[in-house]
Amino acid sequence: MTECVAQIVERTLQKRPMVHSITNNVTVNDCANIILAAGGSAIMAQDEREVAEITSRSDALSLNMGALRAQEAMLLSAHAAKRRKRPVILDPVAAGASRLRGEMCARLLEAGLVSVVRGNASEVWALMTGAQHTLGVEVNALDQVTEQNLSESARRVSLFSRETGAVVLLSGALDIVSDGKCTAVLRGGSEMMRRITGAGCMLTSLTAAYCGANPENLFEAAVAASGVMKTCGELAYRRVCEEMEGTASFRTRLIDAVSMLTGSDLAAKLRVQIL
Ligand SMILES: Nc1ncnc2c1ncn2[C@@H]1O[C@H](COP(=O)(O)OP(=O)(O)OP(=O)(O)O)[C@@H](O)[C@H]1O
Ligand SMILES: Cc1ncsc1CCO
Ligand SMILES: [Mg+2]
Repeated sequence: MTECVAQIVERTLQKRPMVHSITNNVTVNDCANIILAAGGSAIMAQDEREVAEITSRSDALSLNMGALRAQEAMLLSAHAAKRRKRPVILDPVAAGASRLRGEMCARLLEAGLVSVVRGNASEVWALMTGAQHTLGVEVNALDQVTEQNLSESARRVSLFSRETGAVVLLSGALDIVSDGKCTAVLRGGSEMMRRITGAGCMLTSLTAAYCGANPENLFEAAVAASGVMKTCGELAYRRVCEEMEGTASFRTRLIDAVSMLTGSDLAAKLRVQIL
């Protein structure tokens, strides 16, 4: 797995995948920058008159529900991606916070338009049960994956993957990645990742870049994205501690770390457990 993940990172730097994102206006710039840091190219477009064309020329599509608008554009793009066999990555931001968000995610999932779901625990559990788990974009503490509930959480993530046919990347203090057959757990990262907005959106964008360059290996690409973000979170945290800096610098250092990381750096640092 470690060797494969290192190759995914290197292949992304070589192939420069184009990622089309229809995303929120809060973290859009960080999403574009992390895609570039990983070696990809970014294009954000959401007018219905151009999205299908743009998706058709892209290597991956990222759909983020953060400040949900442009639903027709999302559907047009998702269908265009499916026709071209391009991966579609869904970030179900605050899926349990409103009916509109939950229904839009369900519509994409039920139509088989989603290749990878990347969300926090409250978002993934909300998609699975339809229940309202969180009012905002942040995880509800009661939903979080811990060492104590890890095996039950992993079982649920695997079940959700089989139900939807999508790879699922549930992030938090522990990340779980499953394709329904194989399930991986990644530890590490930094608590500071929760003190900036957009670490999750950036992880979704990174997943899209790695999937775009490695469409045959979506599970491994999602593990790569999780591993890179955990590793770079640690590197960025070390930098801000050394320099006595705060959260705004951490956000910059996180993108810096992704831009400097090679496949072999990742292979040396990656901590992944296959369940
Ligand atoms: N307590 C923690 N310790 C270490 N890493 C964490 C912790 N919480 C989150 N992370 C990491 O932060 C990144 C974002 O995950 P998170 O689950 O917080 O996304 P999110 O809730 O969708 O965030 P947002 O919507 O603000 O962008 C992931 O790489 C995850 O591994
Ligand atoms: C704060 C916020 N609101 C909608 S999207 C977003 C960014 C984190 O998901
Ligand atoms: Mg989020």
